[in-house]
Amino acid sequence: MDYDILIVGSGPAGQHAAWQAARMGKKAAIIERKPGLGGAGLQTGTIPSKALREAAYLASRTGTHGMREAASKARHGILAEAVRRKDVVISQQESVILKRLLKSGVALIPGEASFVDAHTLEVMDLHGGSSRRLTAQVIVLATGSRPRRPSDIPFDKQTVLDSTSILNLKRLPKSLLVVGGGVIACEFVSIFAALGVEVSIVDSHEQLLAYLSEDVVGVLADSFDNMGVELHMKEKVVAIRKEEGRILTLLESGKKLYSETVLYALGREPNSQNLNTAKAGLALDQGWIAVNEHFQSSIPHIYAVGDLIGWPALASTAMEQGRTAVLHAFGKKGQSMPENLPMAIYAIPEISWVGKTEKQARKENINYVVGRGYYKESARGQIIGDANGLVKLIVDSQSHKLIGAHIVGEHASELIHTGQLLMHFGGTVHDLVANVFNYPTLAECYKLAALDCLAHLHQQPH
Ligand SMILES: Cc1cc2nc3c(=O)[nH]c(=O)nc-3n(C[C@H](O)[C@H](O)[C@H](O)COP(=O)(O)OP(=O)(O)OC[C@H]3O[C@@H](n4cnc5c(N)ncnc54)[C@H](O)[C@@H]3O)c2cc1C
Ligand SMILES: NC(=O)c1ccc[n+]([C@@H]2O[C@H](COP(=O)([O-])OP(=O)(O)OC[C@H]3O[C@@H](n4cnc5c(N)ncnc54)[C@H](O)[C@@H]3O)[C@@H](O)[C@H]2O)c1
Repeated sequence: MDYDILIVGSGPAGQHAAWQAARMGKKAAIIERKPGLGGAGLQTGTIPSKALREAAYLASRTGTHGMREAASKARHGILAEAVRRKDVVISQQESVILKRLLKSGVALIPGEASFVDAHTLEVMDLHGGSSRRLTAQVIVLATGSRPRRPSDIPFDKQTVLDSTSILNLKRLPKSLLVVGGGVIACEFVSIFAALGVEVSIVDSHEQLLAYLSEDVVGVLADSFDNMGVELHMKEKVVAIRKEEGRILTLLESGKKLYSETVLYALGREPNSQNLNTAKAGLALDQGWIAVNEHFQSSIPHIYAVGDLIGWPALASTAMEQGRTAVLHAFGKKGQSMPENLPMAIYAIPEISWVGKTEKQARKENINYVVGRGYYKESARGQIIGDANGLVKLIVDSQSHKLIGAHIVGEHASELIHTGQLLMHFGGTVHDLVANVFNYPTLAECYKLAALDCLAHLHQQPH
């Protein structure tokens, strides 16, 4: 065999699989078809969108009405600066990843991989046209996903956009209509509304981010309202057409919406079409690869990780899946993914959560109480001027253990890890009350929420 392990794809899943294999002393290589390393995680998804969000957020904090009142020249300048900063972050992060992989001894092989048989990959050089065959004891598929682009939507990278092409806009449009009320939609609505673009959303659900609770999403909806975002809820898009320099979005209800640009953000599709999985005896499930809890496919030495296996389809979980798969492949059998995965939506404001929602707790017949700690009650919340932030805890009434934490407000994505670790170690609401938090901090809201939980627990019949 040429390698102990061949990994297809250099996104977060592939990188962390390769790094783990190298740390175990294995001869490892990553095959990547794109010129840049890092996949959607670094090049077209997570990092560029977060870098743009940061720039837009900072810009929106200047003046009472943020960027909406700024002259259009200033706003275009801010987009140019935001895009420049995003590109700098990508190249810096790419060099960190490259150094880490090369220092660990991971080989980087350019080209597109496809199966010849269950242990052999053909690697096609997409520029030169030449190819070579490589064999390995273990193969990890980490080829990720791409935006879902139905054929009847006239995508053109300039006016009808997906989450990749919107990152490369050269000038700010006057208006943007976002189709979808999911994560990508809420993040880009935040970015463009903060930059002063007239933004509207169409979503088929009654509420944005329909799986989250109303009180948490309500804070986001208020922020969107303040930024002038127009919501078209419980509406379905039936057609998108280009019409004389503008885009017409036609809704099932008969409404016609016109905008300069449209972002279509209705989910993603797996990158499996060129892998030739049938040659390895591997069946696809609508393009996705089914795996067991160790990330093994139906062929035991072929693993699949990251977006290619579907939910939760996050860079954060992809990294750990890559690591866990490699540990299993080389004999460390006790590894599994943690039960409670933190989630974060980098909207303005951020939303982050871990564990159960109230809806899930009710479905599982768990008796629970809810406690809330508001940012405005903490000195730090006042100092940073976030009056709407909220830490919401869900606590099991019998065991007093934390079963869910939901945060909306500044730094929610960082703050959530306190709740996550408490849940991991089976901690109770009393652990939060009995601990000292730095002062002034937003983390104190955990203690405020925990005290609120205690008050509700005391009110419950024994
Ligand atoms: C706009 C946006 C924002 C996001 N924000 C976040 C966030 O804030 N936090 C978060 O955790 N997640 C976020 N995500 C999700 C995250 O980007 C993905 O979950 C993550 O990148 C998946 O990692 P992966 O390694 O599975 O695949 P990818 O990152 O997609 O990488 C796959 C790689 O495989 C390569 N490849 C594919 N086929 C082949 C082949 N046959 N041969 C060789 N190479 C191949 C591709 O070129 C690509 O480089 C976001 C996604 C998007 C689109
Ligand atoms: N902060 C983050 O972690 C982050 C940010 C952006 C993207 N992502 C990842 O990217 C993925 C894709 O994001 P997204 O916003 O496109 O997906 P999403 O699943 O969050 O939202 C998509 C929305 O479109 C609807 N939808 C999906 N497929 C549809 C279809 N065929 N027809 C009609 N409606 C449909 C869904 O009901 C949902 O409301 C996410 O699942 C997530 O894993 C993560």
